[in-house]
Amino acid sequence: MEAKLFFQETTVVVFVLGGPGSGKGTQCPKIVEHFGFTHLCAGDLLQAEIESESENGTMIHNFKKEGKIVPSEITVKLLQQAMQQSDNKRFIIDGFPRNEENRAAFENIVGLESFYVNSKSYNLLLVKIKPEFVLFFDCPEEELTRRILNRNQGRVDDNIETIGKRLKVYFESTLPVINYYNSKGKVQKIDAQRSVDEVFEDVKSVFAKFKPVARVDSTK
Ligand SMILES: Nc1ncnc2c1ncn2[C@@H]1O[C@H](COP(=O)(O)OP(=O)(O)OP(=O)(O)O)[C@@H](O)[C@H]1O
Ligand SMILES: Nc1ccn([C@@H]2O[C@H](COP(=O)(O)O)[C@@H](O)[C@H]2O)c(=O)n1
Ligand SMILES: [Mg+2]
Repeated sequence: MEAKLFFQETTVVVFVLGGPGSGKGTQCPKIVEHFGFTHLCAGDLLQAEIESESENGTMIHNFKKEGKIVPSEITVKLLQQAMQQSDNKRFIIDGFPRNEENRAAFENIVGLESFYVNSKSYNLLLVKIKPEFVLFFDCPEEELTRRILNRNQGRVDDNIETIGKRLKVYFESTLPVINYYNSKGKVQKIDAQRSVDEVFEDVKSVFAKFKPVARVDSTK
């Protein structure tokens, strides 16, 4: 019998976690530029819902102001829509999963993947998307607070009262998720208390297995 060649397109997902102010939003655009990933920031997708005055906008705004985690069904739906609308197959998902509920909800997404048999395309394969790894920006609490108070981007949650609440949620709900992935050998921990460039040097090593995208030098 003739051997069949299977080629399955795989979706690569990397979760980017770390305390509020650890530098996720600073490093992710660099990963996009160097390694061709699409950056999906859960907090930004939720913020867009607030600004578009969608039916959940007010509720999301109140959760954000209190540093609370929005129900997973809302966040996962936004992430799923953004992934489906993208032509890319490589995603860095920033600020997600923030708690066990987020994690379980995402890991239950079943996606349709195309695959090929003898050059014919089929869209029948049901897959659950598992993160390739978790990029974890490790940074002490005092530095997180200092950075957020200096951020100056007009965020409703960048004030000393909400920062305390966000840090509590981070230690109580997000760290256990990081520990869960660590127990599975999936965490790439980066010392985030260094300069932006030094941190990115370590990030580059972690992403080394993904081919860097060709970059055009605009100065030439
Ligand atoms: N390595 C660094 N050294 C000093 N300042 C930094 C570093 N990385 C980021 N910052 C600054 O710290 C602030 C917070 O960074 P950033 O917005 O990237 O954090 P974040 O992890 O996305 O936070 P959040 O979870 O609140 O969205 C910004 O003002 C940013 O310019
Ligand atoms: N998975 C998530 C991510 C974010 N939120 C809410 O948005 C706030 C801001 O998030 P950043 O990642 O930009 O810091 C966050 O404090 C939560 O209120 C969420 O609910 N779930
Ligand atoms: Mg951010």
